[in-house]
Amino acid sequence: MSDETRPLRTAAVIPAAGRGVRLGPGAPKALRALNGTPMLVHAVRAMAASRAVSLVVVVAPADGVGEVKRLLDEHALPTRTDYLVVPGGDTRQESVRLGLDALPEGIDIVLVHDAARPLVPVDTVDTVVEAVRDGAVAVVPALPAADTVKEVEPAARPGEPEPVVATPDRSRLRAVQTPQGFDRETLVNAHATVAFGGDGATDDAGMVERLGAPVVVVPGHEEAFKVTRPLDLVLAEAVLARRRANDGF
Ligand SMILES: Nc1ccn([C@@H]2O[C@H](COP(=O)(O)OP(=O)(O)OP(=O)(O)O)[C@@H](O)[C@H]2O)c(=O)n1
Ligand SMILES: C[C@](O)(CO)[C@H](O)COP(=O)(O)O
Repeated sequence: MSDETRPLRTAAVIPAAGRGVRLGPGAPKALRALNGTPMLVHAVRAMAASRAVSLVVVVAPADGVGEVKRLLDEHALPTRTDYLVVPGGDTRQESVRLGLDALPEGIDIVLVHDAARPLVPVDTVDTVVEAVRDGAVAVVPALPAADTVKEVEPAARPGEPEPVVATPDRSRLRAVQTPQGFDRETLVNAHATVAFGGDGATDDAGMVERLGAPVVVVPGHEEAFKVTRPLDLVLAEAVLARRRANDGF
């Protein structure tokens, strides 16, 4: 098959090497259980649930590669998907780059998905993939901002009142989720040239924006929230309980 007629192949990179400091003491966040199953396994299943995804690259804590491989072997995962586990770095950016380095030839579209967003529905994953297949080079799922957002002058010392600088027009704000989807070459180029965090990019799409490439937003989903603080674990367990009830278990 010539390169022009070959169907586009999609891989998902799952950065899962964070410690989960904001969640409090315990195992690395991705390995903590939700309804008895590690958060990472939920996230891997969420990516592999999409028929478009043929490879999942898990970026594990550097000292936890063996444990993550064992977890993936122990849990039932779709067999049409291949899995790779690679060690992560000290920052999310470094972990994503290490995941990108592990991608084989022949992958055209890359999803980057936080292990910390274990419950994203497959329809959201497919919407992102479709938008990239339709020609967008960078796609982010997002929701309208639920709260009014203030820009402040950060306090010099913790606890001090912070002067408000501006109130952005909420109707133009979106709260960004993952999986974010990319043309592979564009994302690899962004990771090779843009400093994450240093100039304000806190997500992969932000790095692509700094290249000057267009980024588009598609509808996200409220169940794609990030497990960051202890209350998020309560919400995640509640979502899973609702799914079990709806599935008749
Ligand atoms: N060095 C790092 C840091 C983060 N991540 C991953 O990036 C995702 C989003 O990060 P976040 O939710 O902030 O996770 P943590 O960095 O673990 O959280 P915290 O800041 O509370 O420690 C998570 O899946 C996390 O595992 C990673 O792969 N490598
Ligand atoms: C990538 C992300 O999930 C998009 O909302 C977010 O930027 C990750 O931020 P964190 O501070 O590393 O949790």
